[in-house]
Amino acid sequence: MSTYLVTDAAACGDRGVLAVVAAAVRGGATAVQLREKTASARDFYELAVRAAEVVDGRALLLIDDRVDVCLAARAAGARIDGVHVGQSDLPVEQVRALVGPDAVVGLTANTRDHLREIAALPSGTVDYLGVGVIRPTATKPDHPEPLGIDGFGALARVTALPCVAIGGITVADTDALATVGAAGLAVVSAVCSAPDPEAATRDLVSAWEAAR
Ligand SMILES: Cc1ncc(COP(=O)(O)OP(=O)(O)O)c(N)n1
Ligand SMILES: Cc1nc(C(=O)O)sc1CCOP(=O)(O)O
Ligand SMILES: [Mg+2]
Repeated sequence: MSTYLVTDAAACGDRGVLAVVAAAVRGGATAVQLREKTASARDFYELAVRAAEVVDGRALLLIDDRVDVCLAARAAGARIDGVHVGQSDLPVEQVRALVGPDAVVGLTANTRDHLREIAALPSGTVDYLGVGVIRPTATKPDHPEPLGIDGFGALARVTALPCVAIGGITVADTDALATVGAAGLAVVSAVCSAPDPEAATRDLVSAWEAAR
């Protein structure tokens, strides 16, 4: 989870999502989440199958929101490691029941109430939390109130689950987020909008390794 790419087709531009995923994995990304908010089920499924070929087990490969896409791609033999869901997506206990005990399940949490609810779930329901936004970001126009680095740290301290920071993060945030307990950094623009996504990922990986 330490260097976690979340894709955005618009930010990837003409290069396409798969080229950016390939570059990020070459650069050392440890996790990739395919996030497609407007794709049809069929297009998302086909992207997932092709991304699994590109990633080829070198990073975790997760699907945002769409448990059906995750299950369908897995049923076709694609190596999809799991799903990331938010507070308005399917209930995470049902998600766990659908994907099975071996899949990775991530959940968004950004308030103490979320953490209280998560603490009450059966053990093994959730593998990690996505916690943000750290600062405002145009990538997610409906983002919640920014937490800042200290707000992130305050939440990360009161849960036993690994917390991945997300939202407006750049490589310059690595030290501070590692210091307050981040298990990793999730980025969209810092990699998808970079002129060289492989180099941008490598910079994040190096900064993380230096910080921890
Ligand atoms: C790693 C990570 N953290 C948080 C999110 C946000 O998920 P969600 O709240 O479901 O919002 P959308 O991404 O679906 O708009 C995430 N995708 N990944
Ligand atoms: C997909 C997503 N989820 C967020 C959350 O806080 O839950 S912020 C976000 C987008 C992050 O994009 P960027 O790295 O370009 O700021
Ligand atoms: Mg979601």
